[in-house]
Amino acid sequence: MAPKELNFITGNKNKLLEVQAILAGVVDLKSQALDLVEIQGTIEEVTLDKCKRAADTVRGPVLVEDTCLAFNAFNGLPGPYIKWFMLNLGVQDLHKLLAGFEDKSAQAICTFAYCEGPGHDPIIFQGRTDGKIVPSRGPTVFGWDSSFEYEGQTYAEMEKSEKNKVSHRGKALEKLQEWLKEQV
Ligand SMILES: O=c1nc[nH]c2c1ncn2[C@H]1C[C@H](O)[C@@H](COP(=O)(O)OP(=O)(O)OP(=O)(O)O)O1
Ligand SMILES: [Mg+2]
Repeated sequence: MAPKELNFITGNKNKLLEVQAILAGVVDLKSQALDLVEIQGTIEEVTLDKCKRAADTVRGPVLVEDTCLAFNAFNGLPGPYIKWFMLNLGVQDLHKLLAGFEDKSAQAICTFAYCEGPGHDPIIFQGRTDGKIVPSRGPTVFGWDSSFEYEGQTYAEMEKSEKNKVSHRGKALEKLQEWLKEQV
């Protein structure tokens, strides 16, 4: 059975705005702001654990998402730890991490997990977008948007709707929507 509504658990306003825009008219979206503990591990381990914690906390069905920024020169790091780099380094200096490397390529990775409630196994929907890390260009409203260039434009320089069409989050939510259609 397709869930009638999704309860997206996130502490990040900007994520919520994008998810609301992408899923508008597709499914009813509720949201609760919780700052969940995030473990160390692979992208999937971090997201599955986050989903289980969220389901235990709200005692019901939940959707969560974890976003990674993976530098190819770093074999995928910072990956799920990008949040801590953003908090302590900031977007203006992010590109300097790659100063000693020719390869500036990176992947933005968005991993959603949906779980029916405590004790249920979460399902994962992942989207990836290839880009490159550049000195910040455009509004610095959302995380590392101004430092991630996709086909000549940083995410921050794009219209919101344009970003959502090509973004890691947009692609992951396409998979979620396909799954919802199959759950009749
Ligand atoms: O599309 C994006 N464009 C630019 N920056 C982004 C994007 N999506 C997440 N971000 C930032 C937020 C945080 O610094 C890190 C991910 O960490 P992440 O744990 O997934 O997010 P969070 O803790 O802010 O919210 P949540 O409560 O859903 O875990 O990358
Ligand atoms: Mg987080």
